Amino acid sequence: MSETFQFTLKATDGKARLGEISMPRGTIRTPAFMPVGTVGTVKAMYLDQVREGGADIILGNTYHLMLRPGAERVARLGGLHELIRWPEPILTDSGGFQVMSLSGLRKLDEQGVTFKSHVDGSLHHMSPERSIEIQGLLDSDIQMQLDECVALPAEPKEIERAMELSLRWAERCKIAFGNQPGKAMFGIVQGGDQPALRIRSAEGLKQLDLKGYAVGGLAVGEPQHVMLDMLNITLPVLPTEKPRYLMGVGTPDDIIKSVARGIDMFDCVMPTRSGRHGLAFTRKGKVNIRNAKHAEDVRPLDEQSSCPATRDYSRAYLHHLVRSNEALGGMLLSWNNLSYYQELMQGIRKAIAEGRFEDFMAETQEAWARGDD
Ligand SMILES: CNc1nc2c(CC[C@H]3O[C@H](OC)[C@H](OC)[C@@H](OC)[C@@H]3OC)c3nc(N)[nH]c(=O)c3cc2[nH]1
Repeated sequence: MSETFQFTLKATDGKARLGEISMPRGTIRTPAFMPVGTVGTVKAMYLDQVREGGADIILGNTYHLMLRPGAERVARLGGLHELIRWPEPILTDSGGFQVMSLSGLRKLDEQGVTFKSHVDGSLHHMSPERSIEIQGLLDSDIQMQLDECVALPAEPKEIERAMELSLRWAERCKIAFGNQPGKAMFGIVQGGDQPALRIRSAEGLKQLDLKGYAVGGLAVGEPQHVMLDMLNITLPVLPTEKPRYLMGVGTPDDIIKSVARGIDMFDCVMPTRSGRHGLAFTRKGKVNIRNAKHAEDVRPLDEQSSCPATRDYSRAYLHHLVRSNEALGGMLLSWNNLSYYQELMQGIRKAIAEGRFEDFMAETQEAWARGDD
């Protein structure tokens, strides 16, 4: 742990990086997968399981929490860590993305966004300053700038407008965040699928000398090769001594290919949301436990796993639970999936440390391709 936010690059293997972020509330081993804790809970999981499964940090969602229970109320209750009993680091998104995707967006202008709550229809205005204030009230350790993320495909002019606005908002967020040594405010690179705009966004954010940089505006409907191309363009512009966070990504295949290009941090609802819908991630690829072929299969998902959900329950039982829409089905598969994602991150970190990341990547992708027997 460290009294200030410290990123240490421990090893590299090609463009893949092994690192550590030390903060007052704990140390984050990178490359890191950050489980999504939307409204103060990693859905269907106890946070002890999330920690034991290998997570060093979880996410909180500014948009949801500001609407319910309310940022000032969370502050009165001692902050998010106290409320949810997670003393380690928490990263919160700024809310911009959720406003665009979840709420009745009423207005977006230089000042910020005005929207109607999807909870009770009440009207809210969120400026860059208010987003940072809310994240402060939540006592968030890593705070994201307010930005405008454009879904792809989009007109280059529209992508440019949103990217320039986000750059101006980044500066306002940096001023609003001020000097908080034990915390960090990350900028978010925008620019869609336009190389020149990506470079301009990354260069502009680099001038602000922030503690970390997210790559946003991806995993919003574009094919994987477009996402990877944008990483190839963006990452060389960003400072190597600062962490890079690819927002909303992704599948195990997305993650391993993005680590190969220099990403340090990931978040995605994939392991938890798909777990609740009966999809299991394993060393041998995906298993759709709803499929009738599992109805009398007494094998567990993976007898070699250290995760009880993966090792101790038959596919037949998991199949029954999911088909019966029993809560335990989603709980066990979420547990399995988060454990597999953390096992993958642990394998990635070990491979980079030993200088054999390329081999690890090939072996892992081959095992996924061979599939589950
Ligand atoms: C899926 N592709 C995806 N997700 C992007 C998120 C949201 C991440 C957000 O995605 C869920 O919110 C909806 C999660 O809650 C369910 C949030 O966790 C708390 C998570 O916050 C980091 C982006 N957020 C911002 N601020 N800017 C982005 O450009 C951006 C791009 C994304 N692509």
